[in-house]
Amino acid sequence: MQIEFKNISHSVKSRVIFSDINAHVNSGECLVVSGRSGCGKTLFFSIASDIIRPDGGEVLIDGCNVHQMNAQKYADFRKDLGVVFQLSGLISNLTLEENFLLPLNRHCKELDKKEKYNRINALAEEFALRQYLPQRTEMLSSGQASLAGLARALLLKPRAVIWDAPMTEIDEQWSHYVLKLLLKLKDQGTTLVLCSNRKEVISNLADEQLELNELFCLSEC
Ligand SMILES: Nc1ncnc2c1ncn2[C@@H]1O[C@H](COP(=O)(O)OP(=O)(O)OP(=O)(O)O)[C@@H](O)[C@H]1O
Repeated sequence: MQIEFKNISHSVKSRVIFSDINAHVNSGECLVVSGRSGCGKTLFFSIASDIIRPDGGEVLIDGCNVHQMNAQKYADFRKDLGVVFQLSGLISNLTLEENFLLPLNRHCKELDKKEKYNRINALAEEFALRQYLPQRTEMLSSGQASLAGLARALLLKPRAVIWDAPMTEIDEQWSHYVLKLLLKLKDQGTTLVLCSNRKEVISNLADEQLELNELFCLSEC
């Protein structure tokens, strides 16, 4: 999936956070969005994953403006996009299994029950979460919740993964594993957009980098 951010501008409560931002990332490449705390990385993540719409500019997916897609194309885009939130975004009063079933039931109606559970069990196994499947996700540690957030995004075999603050809550061993996994996903043609200042993320994964610091300073100073 090719993702292009064209002349993105956005303000929060009359304060300009972004003005005329341009960036793009191709299939199998990684865009790392970095910058000081409060400069707008999460806001950029929200725009990239179409959780909020920018005041100005366009997000183009394979050349097509997200906001001009017809219903079917938009549904395909949502299915192709794995979104991983900084604080996991799991629904705490559902079990982990129920959390994993939600995107599968919504986007993969063609899969039968057995195939859905095969995917769930394989990813739960991969991230050492299998024993937690029947438990409510409030039982997970923050590191486990982060891994579960990643697993949930990967369930749909997305063509692109957008992750806000990857590895923040994950221990060193798992970070190493996840880094290798992200490299493998890139090799398989998955597009990555990672909002992160972490050196190991930038040095190992970034093909394109967007530094938001200066823009923040321009609007603030
Ligand atoms: N809903 C909101 N209401 C008011 N201000 C907001 C809102 N969302 C974001 N902001 C402001 O927009 C700016 C960018 O916030 P954002 O969370 O994107 O920063 P960040 O770079 O992700 O920070 P961090 O690295 O600390 O997570 C901040 O100054 C924040 O106060």
